[in-house]
Amino acid sequence: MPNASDQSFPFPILIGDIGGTNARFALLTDAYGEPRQLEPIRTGDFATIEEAMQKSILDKTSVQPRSAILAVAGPIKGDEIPLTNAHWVIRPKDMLASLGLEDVLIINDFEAQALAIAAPADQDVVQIGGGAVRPFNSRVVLGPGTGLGVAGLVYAQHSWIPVPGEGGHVDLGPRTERDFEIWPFLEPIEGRMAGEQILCGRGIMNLYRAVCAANGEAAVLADQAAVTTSALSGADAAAVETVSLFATYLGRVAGDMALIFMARGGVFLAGGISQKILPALMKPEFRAAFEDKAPHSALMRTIPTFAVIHPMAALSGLAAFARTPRDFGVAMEGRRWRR
Ligand SMILES: Nc1ncnc2c1ncn2[C@@H]1O[C@H](COP(=O)(O)OP(=O)(O)OP(=O)(O)O)[C@@H](O)[C@H]1O
Repeated sequence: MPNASDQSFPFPILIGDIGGTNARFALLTDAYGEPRQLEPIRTGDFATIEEAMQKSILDKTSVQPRSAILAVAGPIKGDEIPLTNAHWVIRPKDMLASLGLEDVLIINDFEAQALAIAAPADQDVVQIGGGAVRPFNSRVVLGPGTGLGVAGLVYAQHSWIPVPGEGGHVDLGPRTERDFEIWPFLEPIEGRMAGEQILCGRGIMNLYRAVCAANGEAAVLADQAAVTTSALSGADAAAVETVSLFATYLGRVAGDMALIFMARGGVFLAGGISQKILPALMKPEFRAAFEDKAPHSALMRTIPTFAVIHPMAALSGLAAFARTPRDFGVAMEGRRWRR
């Protein structure tokens, strides 16, 4: 059993959320202060993460971090961690050697999102529909963004334990008559429809093209931002239906995840897209699909659903963990490097 000093990180701590497109950092100087947010950087602008951290953080502050806790989108195995959607390879041993750090922990990006939903501030979430949080019950976070991330958060032995997985890749099948009209036109992955084929940025386009094809119309909108913008303004009927179906399918998968984790502590929608289509998620479709889980609809009505509107939710989760690691059951074996 590790002792308390093994679990904590020496301050100042640099926390970072390294996405496929953007990397966001903040500095935490002690356990009580607010994290000082740094200017976000684009991963494409720097050849390596060490160069990005040196030039855009360390050269611009007099605070020398002693630890770094970074959340990355990609599998964490061994001493070389490639990012899923970017060219950087994270080499924690190089970071220790070249950036003057003593302690580096790398976790999964959706683990960080799960840490953020342990105790979100009221102003950081918006409730969609009814239900109420049951304290210390399991929670789930789903994030439609570049992909569809999913993680659970389970309370046990006085700590919140994030449970990252590949929940975005569950099967998604047709249920309504309209679904059966649209499904033949959806692009599958190796012959099957996974959640992530629809419930992410490129998935919006997949769904939009299928809706247009089912209607026998040309797909005229160029990208997912055009589809969601035209849907929210009501300017394009196929876009309106696309976003309505997106909300329905997200509700179905969110409901499935709630059932798997018995998430009476709440289901949270993170990811860039949830914030961008919030008015559509507040309409009846998302919540109706979430609750439509016979024989458990009565149970589902009691489970609250929220959109996370904190612009840097993963960083807030990392900050909570960095302050008091012992409140969280984050496995560090094979993911922590120390000098
Ligand atoms: N207005 C919009 N409507 C719908 N989708 C959008 C919109 N703007 C961006 N997207 C899509 O959202 C996805 C990016 O989501 P998100 O901002 O959550 O990024 P991410 O997965 O966290 O990765 P990163 O942090 O690297 O950006 C992309 O597929 C992008 O095309």
